Amino acid sequence: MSYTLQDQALLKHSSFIQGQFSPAFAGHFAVHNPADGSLVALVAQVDSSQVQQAIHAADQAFALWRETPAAQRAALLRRWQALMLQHQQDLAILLTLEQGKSLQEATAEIAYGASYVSWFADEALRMNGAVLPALQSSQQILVLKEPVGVVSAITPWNFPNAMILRKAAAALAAGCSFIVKPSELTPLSALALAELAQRAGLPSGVFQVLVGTQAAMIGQHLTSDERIAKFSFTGSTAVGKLLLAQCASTVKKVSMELGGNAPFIVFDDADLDAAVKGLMAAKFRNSGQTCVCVNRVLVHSAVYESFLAKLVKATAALVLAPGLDPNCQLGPLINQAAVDKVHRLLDDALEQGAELLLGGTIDADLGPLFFQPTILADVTPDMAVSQQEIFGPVLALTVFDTEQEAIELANNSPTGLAGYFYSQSVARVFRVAKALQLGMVGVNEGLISNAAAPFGGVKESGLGREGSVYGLDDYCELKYLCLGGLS
Ligand SMILES: NC(=O)c1ccc[n+]([C@@H]2O[C@H](COP(=O)([O-])OP(=O)(O)OC[C@H]3O[C@@H](n4cnc5c(N)ncnc54)[C@H](O)[C@@H]3O)[C@@H](O)[C@H]2O)c1
Ligand SMILES: O=C[C@H](O)CS(=O)(=O)O
Repeated sequence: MSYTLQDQALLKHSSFIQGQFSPAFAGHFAVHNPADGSLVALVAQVDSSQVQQAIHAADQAFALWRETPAAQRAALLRRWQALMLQHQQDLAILLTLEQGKSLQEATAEIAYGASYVSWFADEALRMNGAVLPALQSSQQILVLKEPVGVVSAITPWNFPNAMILRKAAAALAAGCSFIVKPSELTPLSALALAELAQRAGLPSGVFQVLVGTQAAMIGQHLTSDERIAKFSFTGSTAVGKLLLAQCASTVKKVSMELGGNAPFIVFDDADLDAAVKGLMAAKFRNSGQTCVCVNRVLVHSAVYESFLAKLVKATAALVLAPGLDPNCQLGPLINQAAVDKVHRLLDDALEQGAELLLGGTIDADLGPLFFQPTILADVTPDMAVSQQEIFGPVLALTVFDTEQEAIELANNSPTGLAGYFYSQSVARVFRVAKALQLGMVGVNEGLISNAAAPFGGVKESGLGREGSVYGLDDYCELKYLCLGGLS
């Protein structure tokens, strides 16, 4: 499938530093299309001196950006958002080319990312402090809400637009300057956002993008430089723990959006058609490569056979195709390592007694990264497929008999990001929702991510929340003023 960008200037090939796209002399790295392995772009590697230049520029920019009136910050954010929607098709094509998801999902991601910019443009106008009653008549308490400072961020490949904007929008709205290192697998979406930021008139140094394969080198700067006040990470729990430790030396404020292991519980009083519809959405979005994708499907024994029949029929109907194919519902996985991981998890489960009901390997006619939609039955909690994030189009089914058993199975994970359950009993809805150790719970709903909701997890799924009325606070500090001598 071919493509043509309407605005070729959105395809950038080097880091965006201090208002300029700056190729260093540190070589290049390749961006490949997961659908066919073809070369999409060669991108200049950022070097250490450029990272330092970006941090200096962000530090300088913060001093001015923090004093920019909130209404002006909001207006610039809205101009940026408008350009994203004006160029939505080109941004979606670039995203599909480097990440592989269907053009329909990529187009939706552009709108999703832009919705955070719109949301936080509004929140900028409500960055309110407080006047509080003092305990002494001679005093008055004032609380100022101030931007935390220079923010650095590192983001993943699975949502190369929205995971950046979910952070940058809040940071810029609060008056912070922002430096991001996107995944080396998907730099083009971030660089296109930088181009549009420049066109929107965001001042030099307020939004910067560092691209390169030397993630550890870049990350060391972004987690340990004392000019950076806050570090915000989205990615795997393993890398998150490493970077969290690196932030300790300068006691940075941190946000961590990490891995998940989402349970999906079908109770005996569930609407089975709704449950199948919700599971298809919560499992197969981005070919299963989202942090909130269902990892463990727990089905009550009384409804298992009828639910399974509906689920097999719906799963078998999914169209596996390259992302630019208009019929695509499932695209390729990001790379061979992702395919190998899914194979390892399947092999382990089958060796331990699981039953393969559908799929189970790649569609060689399409290419080595096209993993078939797969259903495993008779999965147990001690199989690796129950314990690790699958990050692929595999449904792992386990049967349960009681509500308490379902809750214990669902909570049997060191992570706690998202989970889902279907029941038509109000009493059960509140019992189970309160018992689940998760940051986000879909109740009779499979699609729960939006800018109005506080996105984040508990346990080893992270720290802090992104989006919603709570999201700005992660980029602010409270300053307490005590006014004395007033009596
Ligand atoms: N909770 C959320 O909101 C959320 C959202 C999307 C993805 N994720 C998680 O992200 C993971 C998939 O994304 P991924 O494969 O890109 O994750 P990853 O942790 O491998 O990489 C994430 C980012 O960290 C960088 N990185 C890796 N090692 C580093 C190091 N030593 N120093 C500095 N940076 C380093 C990578 O270059 C990339 O930019 C999954 O676990 C998924 O659950 C979570
Ligand atoms: O991969 C995790 C992202 O947060 C996906 S989404 O926010 O649910 O779209």
